[in-house]
Amino acid sequence: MTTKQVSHPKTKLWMAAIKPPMYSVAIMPIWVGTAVAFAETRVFNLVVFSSFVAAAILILAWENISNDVFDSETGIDQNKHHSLVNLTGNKRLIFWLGNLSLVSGLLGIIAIATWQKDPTVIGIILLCCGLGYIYQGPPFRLGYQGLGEIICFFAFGPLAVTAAYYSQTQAWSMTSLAASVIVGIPTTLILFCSHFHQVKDDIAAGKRSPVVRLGTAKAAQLLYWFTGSIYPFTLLFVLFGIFPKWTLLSWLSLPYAVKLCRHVQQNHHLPEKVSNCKFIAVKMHFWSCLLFGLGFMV
Ligand SMILES: C/C(=C\COP(=O)(O)OP(=O)(O)O)CCC[C@H](C)CCC[C@H](C)CCCC(C)C
Ligand SMILES: O=C(O)C1=CC(=O)c2ccccc2C1=O
Repeated sequence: MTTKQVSHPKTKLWMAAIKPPMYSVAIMPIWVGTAVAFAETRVFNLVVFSSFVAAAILILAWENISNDVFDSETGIDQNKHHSLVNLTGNKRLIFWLGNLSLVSGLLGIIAIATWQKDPTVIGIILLCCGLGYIYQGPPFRLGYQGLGEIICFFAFGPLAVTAAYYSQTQAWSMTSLAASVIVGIPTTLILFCSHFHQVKDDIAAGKRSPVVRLGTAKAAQLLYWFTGSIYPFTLLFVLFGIFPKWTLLSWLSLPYAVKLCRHVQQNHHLPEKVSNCKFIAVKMHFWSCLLFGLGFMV
């Protein structure tokens, strides 16, 4: 009984530190870029797709692991019990674990470029990693200036989707670029949502996230507009004949979008209650991107 009571919170903390659901965020741009490539060229290379997905997960793991390392240096994670550094008490180990993850991920990307005899994909992904570093690493820490959401949009949207498209086709596509907007927006909303419950700690550490800058009430309103934008954008691209009509399947994720906006509207000022909103955003992102990609495949 006692063992259970003691071990349960520890397991929970580790799960919160590892954040398994978050990794769908790495998979979806690869899925959508590959789906657009299939729709346009009927090419689908399963080995390239699987290698890219594995590499993207490892690169995102590096981003998250090193986030805990860099944040331990600014003091912003003092109250974050599920920080990997706080959990292990070994910053060096976590730092090298992150680097190992990055190198393994990049090896996957190098393998794809070698099969293609073309370094373009490496270039695009190195750019993503560079953006990931300047978001949180010294001396840049652009996330602390409130620029994380812009970085996030370009890394997970245009860059990652284009890289996935290119990995299948060795070509560029305007449709893939348009599709990347539909992936980039919900990914960015996850990051935006992750800041609602952290306002106090962020202000104390000098981090001016968009939610700190706007205040939680205005940020909750902005969330409505951005969440709501994905669906009419998709419709517009379908009407212009850029996306196939089946991409409207992504509208089935609307209940999550409504749940997210309502939850944040009601609880934006209550850190304990609003803290789970990023996971509602992850669900909305997962279903909207999965169905959106499927719309290109059918
Ligand atoms: C680590 C990230 C967010 C956590 O930020 P924060 O410090 O506010 O959170 P905590 O409160 O939990 O400490 C994600 C940040 C994403 C970043 C803006 C861009 C990352 C770029 C990636 C390396 C791109 C990978 C793309 C992949 C599909 C190949
Ligand atoms: O821990 C987080 O808050 C996030 C982790 C993460 O990997 C990610 C990726 C893309 C957008 C947002 C986020 C997070 O918010």
